[in-house]
Amino acid sequence: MTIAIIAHDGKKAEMVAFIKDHAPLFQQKNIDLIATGTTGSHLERAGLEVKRMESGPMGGDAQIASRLVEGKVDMVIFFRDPLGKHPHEVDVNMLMRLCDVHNIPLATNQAAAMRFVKTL
Ligand SMILES: O=C(CO)COP(=O)(O)O
Repeated sequence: MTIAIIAHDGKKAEMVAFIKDHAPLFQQKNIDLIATGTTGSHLERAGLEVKRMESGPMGGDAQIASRLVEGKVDMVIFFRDPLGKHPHEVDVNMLMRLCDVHNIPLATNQAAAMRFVKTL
């Protein structure tokens, strides 16, 4: 299965800690990770293999959305920063909408992500 990992800047530290805590699950052979650009760099530094898209503001969320529409993404973990302002909010909303359109599980905070990883 393919899991998309995304984190807004204000949540990247939280995301890295979360990923490190659950690294053995994310490193399983049957799991491929994709991520927006900067999030992906953080994941690589944490020792994970990940396919990196463009940075979010440059279209990375849109790339992930496109793959999702093609049936190539099975789960999205998106640590959103609800207190931040994002120039590409329209892309973020599109991605979340398409998760609903295509019935793809989407975790937008750590508590939800914790439950998701229990299914891996
Ligand atoms: O902005 C993002 C999600 O909307 C995340 O993008 P980066 O991982 O490139 O910072």
